[in-house]
Amino acid sequence: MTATIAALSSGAGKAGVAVVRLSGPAVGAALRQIAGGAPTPRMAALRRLRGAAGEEIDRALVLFLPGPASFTGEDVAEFHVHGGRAVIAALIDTLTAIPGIRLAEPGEFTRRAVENGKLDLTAAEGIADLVEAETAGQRRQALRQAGGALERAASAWRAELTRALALLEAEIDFPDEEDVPALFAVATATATRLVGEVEAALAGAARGERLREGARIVIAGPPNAGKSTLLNALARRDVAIVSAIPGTTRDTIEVHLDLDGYPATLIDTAGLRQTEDPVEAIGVARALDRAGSADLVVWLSPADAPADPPDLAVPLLRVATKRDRIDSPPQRCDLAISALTGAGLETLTDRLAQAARAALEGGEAALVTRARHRRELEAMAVHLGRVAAADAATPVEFAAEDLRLAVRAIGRLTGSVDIDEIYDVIFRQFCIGK
Ligand SMILES: Nc1nc2c(ncn2[C@@H]2O[C@H](COP(=O)(O)OP(=O)(O)OP(=O)(O)O)[C@@H](O)[C@H]2O)c(=O)[nH]1
Ligand SMILES: [K+]
Ligand SMILES: [Mg+2]
Repeated sequence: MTATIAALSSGAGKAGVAVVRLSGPAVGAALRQIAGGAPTPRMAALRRLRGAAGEEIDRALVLFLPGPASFTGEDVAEFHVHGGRAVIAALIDTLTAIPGIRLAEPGEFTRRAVENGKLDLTAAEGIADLVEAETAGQRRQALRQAGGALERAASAWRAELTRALALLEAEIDFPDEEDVPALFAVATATATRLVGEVEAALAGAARGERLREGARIVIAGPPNAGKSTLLNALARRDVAIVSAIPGTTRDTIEVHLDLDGYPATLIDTAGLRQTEDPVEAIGVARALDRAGSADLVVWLSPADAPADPPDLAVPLLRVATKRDRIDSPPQRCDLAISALTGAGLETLTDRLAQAARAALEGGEAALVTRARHRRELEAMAVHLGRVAAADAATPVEFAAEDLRLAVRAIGRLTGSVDIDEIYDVIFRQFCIGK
């Protein structure tokens, strides 16, 4: 029999209210044992919860959501208890002592929802992203995904491909030489159109994936330029060590920023110079590596000792810092700041927000938000491309096989091809209680 699973679904730690969720066939029995019976479905009821020895655990709001009209598709109960550690521990211990009830694994509630057809895999990923979302843009993107944006596109593609495939299979089973060209024309026309749609979805993939992860902005420059001082000023806390000794920073140091609703990772790096110190040399190599894959490099050099950046194939903003040290206007820069006095920092923040927007705009509307989606759609495009290019010399069986493989790629995307490995990889990234 399916196990009934229990977990704390709200955040860990003390809170006013904590929500413990229970899903599976033993929900009714559990409600009888600890809450004096199941409340009216979908109505909140105030109940005394009792432990195994009959002692009171807490007074709680209890919800009974009978399947299949529940999040998981199974019978579900929710206990809204006072959010103290001892209350939560007592309730979870009592629940898991009931036969057939165990602790949920990470992501197991959502996994059951997918397995019971309540959500497809891409919508489940949207829910995970919604929990992780740190900025308004990420929240909107996750909500679209959780609402089934990619799921709807995928199921429309699947329906069309299945129709084209059925025509070709009829031709294989009941060959009639005269029909072949007409059926082939339908299949190639469908494939051609869908390749276009899939490629349009893939075109937005970079932005979609980037919005989930945030724009990468790297601060680079000569040693002692004031890079770490700037990172601390923008982060508004002491993240990196600052000192008058050149070569202070070795490892890259990252902070997350919300730039006008666009998420960004700001990365401080080791000062660029030739060095005999092997550890510092590793830091310099890392700095160049990060700078090379950034959405924007802030090239920082002191106003009183301007330095030129190395050749980089990424957008660059030249910033002169330590503006407080010179009287004349700084040379060879796009803007000047002083991390010490705060002068120019607002303008710099605006420029960073512009860069993040340029890198991420459109990511909200992107259908593809993960490398996993991109891989499956790329596979689909390859197979459809072959069908689109088929001609009279192409055996019908070959075209049919490519259509079948394209449908399979959609199945892996949406989770309708039941592949445990895929499920394991995806749901392990969820938190417990989700
Ligand atoms: N006058 C002035 N001094 C600054 C300013 N920004 C940083 N400094 C000083 O410059 C020195 C070096 O600052 P850091 O932030 O450690 O420089 P860095 O570029 O991170 O140095 P490395 O990590 O060693 O490459 C420190 O003594 C800072 O106090 C500024 O805007 N004005
Ligand atoms: K330094
Ligand atoms: Mg530093």
